[in-house]
Amino acid sequence: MKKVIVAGFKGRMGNTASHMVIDHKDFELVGVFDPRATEKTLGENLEFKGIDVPVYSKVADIASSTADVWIDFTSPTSVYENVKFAIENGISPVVGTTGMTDEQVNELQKLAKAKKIGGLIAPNFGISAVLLMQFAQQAAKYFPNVEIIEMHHDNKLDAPSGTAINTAKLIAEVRAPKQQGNPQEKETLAGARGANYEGMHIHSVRLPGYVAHEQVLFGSEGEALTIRQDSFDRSSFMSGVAVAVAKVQDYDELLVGLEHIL
Ligand SMILES: NC(=O)C1=CN([C@@H]2O[C@H](COP(=O)(O)OP(=O)(O)OC[C@H]3O[C@@H](n4cnc5c(N)ncnc54)[C@H](OP(=O)(O)O)[C@@H]3O)[C@@H](O)[C@H]2O)C=CC1
Ligand SMILES: O=C(O)C1=N[C@H](C(=O)O)C[C@H](O)C1
Repeated sequence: MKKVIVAGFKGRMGNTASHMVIDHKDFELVGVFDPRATEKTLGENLEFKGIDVPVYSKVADIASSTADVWIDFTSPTSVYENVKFAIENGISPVVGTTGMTDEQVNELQKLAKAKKIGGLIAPNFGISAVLLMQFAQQAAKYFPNVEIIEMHHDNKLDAPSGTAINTAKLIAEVRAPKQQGNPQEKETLAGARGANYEGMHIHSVRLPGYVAHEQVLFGSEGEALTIRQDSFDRSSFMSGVAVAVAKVQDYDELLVGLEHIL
């Protein structure tokens, strides 16, 4: 049995992940954490009736022996400290939270290596998104002109999405930096061309009703290719999270990308 703690359990993803852990035959939910929690046990919430695991509202109250795995779906401003805490306390992090800087990820990787703790940061736990990123990387070898459009619900804090940034990074591995569009182009309204990652433009859409969606558009002489993925429901991320929880302790480093453990 993997003993699991869920950070951010009051949020959209943390709630879904808590249910997944409770329902999984090989996992045991041993605690949940969220700074705005006021209850003592999870079972005080009607939807978790009978699940009397402790609720933590301060990270310092979580003992190092509590859990094997720390699932983190929190916020861009808290994820670094949370994951650092988990690694320092011998708990393997499975991190879905986006918005960390490259420097923060590097530091956590160093720490995990020093402590020989296995962990995973996955910008996206959905298989459709993992495949989209791989297909896009493959296509970019032949179509170096590319723009990314990511579309999310309007409560999302970070832009561009972690998936869009990761897509751009994977494409940049196979594509020389390239300025796209007319060299003389001028934005008459600031931001019209979106963010710019090594010449690739990334556009972020935020709309109610959306969950998580991404399109990668390739254009060439007389032809175009569009790759698209849609996550219509947060349950779509859960099989990826479950694989990560099951396997993460087999490693002794902090990996980035679900594809590394599939
Ligand atoms: N990798 C993937 O496949 C996916 C990743 N995500 C990412 O997961 C993250 C969470 O998304 P979502 O669930 O929609 O966001 P929510 O805002 O719904 O949930 C985040 C929760 O974390 C809480 N929180 C804030 N600070 C801390 C902290 N220090 N410790 C523990 N909990 C904390 C928030 O509380 P409060 O509201 O009071 O701040 C909130 O309850 C985002 O970064 C999102 O991009 C989302 C979907 C899939
Ligand atoms: O905030 C979200 O919802 C999502 N965040 C992740 C991201 O930033 O890429 C993954 C997915 O797109 C959903």
